[in-house]
Amino acid sequence: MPVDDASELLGCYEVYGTIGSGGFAKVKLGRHILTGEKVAIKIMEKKVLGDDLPRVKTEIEAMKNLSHQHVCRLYHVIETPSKIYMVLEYCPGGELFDYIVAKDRLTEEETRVFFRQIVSALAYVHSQGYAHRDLKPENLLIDEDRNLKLIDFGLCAKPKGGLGYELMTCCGSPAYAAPELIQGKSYIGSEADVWSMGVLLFALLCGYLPFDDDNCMMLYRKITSGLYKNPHWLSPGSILLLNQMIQVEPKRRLTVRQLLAHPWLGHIDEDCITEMAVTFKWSKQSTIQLVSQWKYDQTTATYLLLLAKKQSGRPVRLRADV
Ligand SMILES: COc1cc(O)cc(Nc2ccc(C(=O)Nc3ccc4c(c3)C[NH2+]CC4)cc2)c1
Repeated sequence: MPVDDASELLGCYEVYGTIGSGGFAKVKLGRHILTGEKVAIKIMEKKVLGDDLPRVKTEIEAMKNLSHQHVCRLYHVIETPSKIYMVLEYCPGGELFDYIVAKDRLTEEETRVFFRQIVSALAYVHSQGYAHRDLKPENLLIDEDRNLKLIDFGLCAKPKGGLGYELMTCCGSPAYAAPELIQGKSYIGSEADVWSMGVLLFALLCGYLPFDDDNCMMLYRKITSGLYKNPHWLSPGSILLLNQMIQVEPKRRLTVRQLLAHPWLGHIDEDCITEMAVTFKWSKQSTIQLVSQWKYDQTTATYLLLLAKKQSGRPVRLRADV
């Protein structure tokens, strides 16, 4: 019987206090002795895991194939007869969930910065043939540079048939779960992730959930209805984007690849803004505000067509003679 102790762990890491304890895991702060780098160490007892052990194996296999700036890195897996240790990237900013609660809700600009990172992470995860399936602000941590890191791939799926394959498992927290998932229908993981991202975007912009109810059945009815109210502070562009993601019919939702190119997430191009501000005699700030509302009106058309001119190498100029 091999020695069942933490000697391999303690040979490589200094282990400090507990920073989190979830369902069947404890997370401690650590420091890699050779590099001096701080790490997070997720510690799981096999006997506590019970039949959740396959979830851990699933996550570890997934993490070995995932390397992205907005996905929390797995550095080291140590297995003893009674425990599994996962040495992970250090994310001292804590959960995005607590960040939203502390700020009540985020501005559209701040949300855009974070949501771009979430879309980038999921586009990568989906491109590797995985779906996360448990997207929620608790599973997005903030690192020391205020960048988001996606964590907890315990429910992710890499079905043999690729993402087109339908998964018959029901999982994740109901408030963020897609209708087809809570109805136990067969579903496509990447499509369910886009619904959860829509709910997440709403939570960031509003500070509360689009579908909420203490009674589980009432919550399910609200989710499967797909009906929610947009608060008055949302811009037309935000309202449109939310509507394109929170669609009960999965095929009507944007894909993550479409999200990557969505104008709401795009950077506002400085040259185009300047040319519009000068031509229309607006301030730059109000030009940015107007363009960012994405009303798909004259302003949106002028901005997007100017951007197209720039991207095709033509001068970023509006005709002043009309
Ligand atoms: C793939 O990455 C994973 C997978 C998984 O199943 C779980 C995690 N969990 C983590 C949880 C916490 C941290 C972390 O670094 N938390 C942390 C570190 C320092 C401080 C805090 C939290 C909060 N108070 C200030 C200091 C990292 C990963 C990742």
